[in-house]
Amino acid sequence: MKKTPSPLYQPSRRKQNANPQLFATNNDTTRHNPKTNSALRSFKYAVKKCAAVFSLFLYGKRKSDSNVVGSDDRKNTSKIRGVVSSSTDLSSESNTKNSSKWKFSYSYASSSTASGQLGIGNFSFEEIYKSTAKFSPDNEIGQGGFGTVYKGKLKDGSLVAVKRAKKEVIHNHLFEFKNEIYTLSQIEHRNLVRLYGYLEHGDEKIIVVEYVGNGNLREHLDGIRGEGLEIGERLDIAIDVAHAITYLHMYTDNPIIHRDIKASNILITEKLKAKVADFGFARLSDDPTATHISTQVKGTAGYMDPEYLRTYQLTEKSDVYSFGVLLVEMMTGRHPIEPKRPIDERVTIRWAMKMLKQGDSVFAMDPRLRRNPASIKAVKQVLKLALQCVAPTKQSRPPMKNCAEVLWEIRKIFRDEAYSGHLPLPSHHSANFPQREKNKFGIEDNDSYKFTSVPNHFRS
Ligand SMILES: Nc1ncnc2c1ncn2[C@@H]1O[C@H](COP(=O)(O)OP(=O)(O)OP(=O)(O)O)[C@@H](O)[C@H]1O
Repeated sequence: MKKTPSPLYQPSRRKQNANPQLFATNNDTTRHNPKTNSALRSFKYAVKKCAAVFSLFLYGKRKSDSNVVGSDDRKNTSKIRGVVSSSTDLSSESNTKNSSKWKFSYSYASSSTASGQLGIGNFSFEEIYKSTAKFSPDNEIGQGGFGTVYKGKLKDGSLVAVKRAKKEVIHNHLFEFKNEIYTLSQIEHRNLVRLYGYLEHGDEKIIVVEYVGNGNLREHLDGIRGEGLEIGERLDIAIDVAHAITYLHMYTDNPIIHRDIKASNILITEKLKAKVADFGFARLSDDPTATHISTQVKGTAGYMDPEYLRTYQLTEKSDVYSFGVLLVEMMTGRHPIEPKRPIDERVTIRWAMKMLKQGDSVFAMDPRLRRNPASIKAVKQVLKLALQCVAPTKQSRPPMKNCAEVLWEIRKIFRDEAYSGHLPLPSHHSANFPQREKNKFGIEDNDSYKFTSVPNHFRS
């Protein structure tokens, strides 16, 4: 039996080193704060602003220093260049019971050489170059919007993922690149991909992150990875993702909106745990009382909140919308947009929600999933939750924390029912799992799971 984690994993709350201005432009961070601002908050905000200006000053100074070092000091040319490492640490009495003073500290990498770490990891270009066998195509594990991802093996044998920015796009994506680095460097959660280091070397901009070795969720849903995810495993993954997003929204002092929740950004471990990756589009809000951030529209087609597209106002509920799309994707197996389908099926959430409302949610169920009363019920309940997540307005969508709790309950009911029916819990790792046969649709099945009424449109 799988171990049951607590309903909401609550990682230790990290101190904030927030300095989003370092990576923000003036015109895309107009914040609105309808709530009352106490003098205390204004003061705190002002101190933060000063810290940001101070850090920008130091950053600029440091950059010019590193350029000089990079060109003059031959000894250091093999080292990492271009530091993006500055932070503020601000806490107040309102946050800590016993503290009676504002605590403010500023720190940045103190190396006088041209090294460029964020305080996490300490990689040289040579080390990374060697770890990927000179960026060998054999070690390539993925291609993203602004670069290639390689698998690297460090000297001590540990594995890392190396994200190497494409030279031709780095100029356009520099903001996202640094934003991703900055955001990742602050957060720590078992369902979020960890940042190990960042380096610049000449034109090269490289981030080194935790290697997650079992592909991404979309590959699993497409059946090109693993042995196919059963409903219990999909629920586990959905809960992991919900915990990760809840953490971003709630467990940091400044909410972080991911902005690009999608199946290819959910990486899967060997034990089928999910880790949310790719914070390139994430935007930090440095004012926890702000209700939204006005910003440029970014994200991936099919997952994007229509209200955000209309108003350009980004809130945590935009992630909730994308999460709803992801839930539908996980239950149906379909991509959010399937252009080759009949017209009424092209937008998967619309089609799935229509099926749900008609009482036909079983027909929307991924044909790869085994049918039994418990799994059919779980799919229906997840689709109901998804329906709330993709509500047209943000007020009607549940907070991420609630989504995690609802999913937790759905999983509990599923497990109870699966057991009470004496059905073995589906697990690809269980040695005791009964032999499955392929049914006439090429889907592995077992008598006890057999679904007799397969709709016509699954027969093709
Ligand atoms: N930390 C990692 N460990 C293992 N594989 C990874 C890791 N990060 C990314 N990958 C693989 O590389 C692929 C590309 O990742 P990347 O984040 O660069 O782009 P993307 O999110 O797929 O696309 P885009 O950046 O355009 O939104 C991922 O889909 C995944 O399969």
